[in-house]
Amino acid sequence: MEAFYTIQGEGFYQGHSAYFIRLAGCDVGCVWCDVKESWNAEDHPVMDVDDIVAEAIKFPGRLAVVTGGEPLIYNCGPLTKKLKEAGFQVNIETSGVHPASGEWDWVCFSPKKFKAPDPGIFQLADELKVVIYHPSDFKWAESFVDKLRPGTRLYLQPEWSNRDRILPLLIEYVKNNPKWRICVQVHKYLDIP
Ligand SMILES: C[S@@+](CC[C@H](N)C(=O)[O-])C[C@H]1O[C@@H](n2cnc3c(N)ncnc32)[C@H](O)[C@@H]1O
Ligand SMILES: Nc1nc2[nH]cc(C(=O)O)c2c(=O)[nH]1
Ligand code: SF4
Ligand SMILES: [Mg+2]
Repeated sequence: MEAFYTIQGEGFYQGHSAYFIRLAGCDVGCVWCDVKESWNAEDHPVMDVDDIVAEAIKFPGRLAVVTGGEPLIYNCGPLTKKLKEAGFQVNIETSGVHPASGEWDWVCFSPKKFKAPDPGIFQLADELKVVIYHPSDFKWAESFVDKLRPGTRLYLQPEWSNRDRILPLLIEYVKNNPKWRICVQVHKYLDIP
């Protein structure tokens, strides 16, 4: 759908320069999704992996973040292979609803109430990032923790359009449950892509 060089605004690599590759198409349908224009793959051109990598290497950073849409609707093997050959660390943002493909250096797993994850993602995730939209989402977030590998980073992210309502709850929750960290989408505060 698009690719752009920016600052990773979320999760463990927040603040790090990164080349984002956004693959179009998603079958999860989150009501609060901030990139709904990505959902229909047919709205966007098919692109060649070599051309994507050729664009990426024009920028000085060597961290690539593959996102979407839901990137794992595709076989990501060829894309991750070429990115790694070009010297990139390759991270993914995924809902985990489809079995994983590709070779990833860092997996951000962001589960969704709208569609259950494929259990294979639990052993691949390096970070769990749960979007908090409703107070009941805290309990739902906790339900994933024991399924993950020890040491998986745990983030709670306020749903952006409700951040004024959610943030006070989130701050209290993390003060009382210190294994979690707050993650705000810093790129939106910075007004960058
Ligand atoms: C747009 S999604 C694309 C990748 C993948 N489909 C997924 O959901 O993880 C990228 C990240 O943005 C988060 N996100 C999407 N809409 C959001 C919103 N309105 N507020 C906060 N986070 C949001 C998702 O949970 C995910 O962690
Ligand atoms: N700057 C920036 N950081 C991000 N981290 C995850 C994003 C995504 O949409 O997957 C994203 C995004 O869209 N922009
Ligand atoms: S899974 Fe990701 S891209 Fe798909 S609707 Fe949900 S937030 Fe949007
Ligand atoms: Mg985004």
